[in-house]
Amino acid sequence: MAGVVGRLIRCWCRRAVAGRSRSALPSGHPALHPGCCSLKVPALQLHVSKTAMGASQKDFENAMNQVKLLKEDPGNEVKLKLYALYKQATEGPCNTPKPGVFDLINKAKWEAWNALGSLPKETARQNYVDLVSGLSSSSDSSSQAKPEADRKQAEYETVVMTSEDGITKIMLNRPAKKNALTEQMYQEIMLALEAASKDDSTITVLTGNGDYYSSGNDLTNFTNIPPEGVEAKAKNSAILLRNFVGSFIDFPKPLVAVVNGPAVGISVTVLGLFDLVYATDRATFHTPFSHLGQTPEGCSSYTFPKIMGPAKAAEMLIFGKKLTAGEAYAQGLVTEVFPDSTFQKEVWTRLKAYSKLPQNALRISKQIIRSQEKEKLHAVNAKESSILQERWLSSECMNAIMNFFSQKAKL
Ligand SMILES: CCCCCCCCCCC/C=C/C(=O)SCCNC(=O)CCNC(=O)[C@H](O)C(C)(C)COP(=O)(O)OP(=O)(O)OC[C@H]1O[C@@H](n2cnc3c(N)ncnc32)[C@H](O)[C@@H]1OP(=O)(O)O
Repeated sequence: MAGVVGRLIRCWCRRAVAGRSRSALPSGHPALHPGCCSLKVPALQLHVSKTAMGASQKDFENAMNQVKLLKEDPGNEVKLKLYALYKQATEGPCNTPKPGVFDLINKAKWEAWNALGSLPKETARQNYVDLVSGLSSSSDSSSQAKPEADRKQAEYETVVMTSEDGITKIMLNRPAKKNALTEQMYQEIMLALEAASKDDSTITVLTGNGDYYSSGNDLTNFTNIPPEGVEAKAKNSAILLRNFVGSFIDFPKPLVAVVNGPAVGISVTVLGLFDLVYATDRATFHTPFSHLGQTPEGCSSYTFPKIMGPAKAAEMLIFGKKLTAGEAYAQGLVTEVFPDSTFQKEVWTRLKAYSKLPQNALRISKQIIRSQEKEKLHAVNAKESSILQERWLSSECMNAIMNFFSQKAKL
């Protein structure tokens, strides 16, 4: 732990240090989906179709609709190819600047498209149509093979994603570290949310493994400073934060937090973007931003005053008051509190009943409620992220982080 403190001191006192940059994600990172990524972008070897004159626009549009009807997840590489071919067919060769190193999702999208080089639009269109027709025929033949309950979800390293009974569950899976959120975990939660938004489940649940829901941002995130220096780190982290919170703002299905224990920081603030928050009576809700030299995020600077009134919001977000589950319920942040002994049983019985409700009615009802403020929420998210980008460079923030690790070092 002392090494961490040393690294922090070196990094933040000199403000630009060639730190040991941890590869953000291991190679072979799982779970691609139309918009997402792995660090290893597969070589997109495409044949030039026999009828290189290209499919008609009608065929192309039909193929696009066909993709939405696929019963089987075609797998990561195929979805990335579909994304790249679609862009090439509609916009031609890649014409946008390469995203930053931490913006993994947009970087993989960019690389897949860029890999197509100057492939003509007509050829890209034909390849898209060919690819989809191949998928459709194989999907029809194999989809009966897997009953829904057995369908495995994508493999992640820091979260466990399962789907059955109409519910997709995303479980934070770093119990030894109180489910503290590493940069990889932020990315994997975004990937999982994207996959959940497109699967055939009705409801999506976020919960924690172990005795904590989540202890918020993993403070070691402050230690792996890339060669580009601390300002670049803060800039990329602000992008990561904005994308992460944006995934919750835009999530289209009913989103439920099953708060299985204490929750800290960002795991508390994004609760204002959930549709239901069920908590065990063991849970606590703590947002120690000022103690950490930081400021509110997760749109809480807007949602919390709306939910609980400005005074109670200030007590939490400015002064860091930790709430019990009962207090969080009384202040409107939590929908219902359950005795810990019956929490899981009661909550899952309830959610299974909800998941039998008409899927589209649930989704459209959520949309009506949330769409009225979506633009405002994205603006708040952008503001909070840019303010935090500055705060992370402040001595107040660095001293607070060093104190955390120094205390650990003493143990
Ligand atoms: C340049 C910036 C980079 C940021 C990149 C991401 C961008 C998004 C940022 C979003 C902004 C979010 C802000 C927040 O979430 S602020 C809140 C941050 N969280 C905390 O401050 C909590 C810190 N942890 C604690 O106070 C205690 O651990 C806790 C009260 C949670 C539990 O205490 P307890 O004594 O019960 O257990 P331990 O402390 O022994 O914990 C067990 C081990 O887990 C490690 N741990 C726990 N929480 C964290 C954490 N948040 N970060 C890192 N490590 C954590 C703890 O150190 C123990 O590890 P060891 O067993 O190895 O000692």
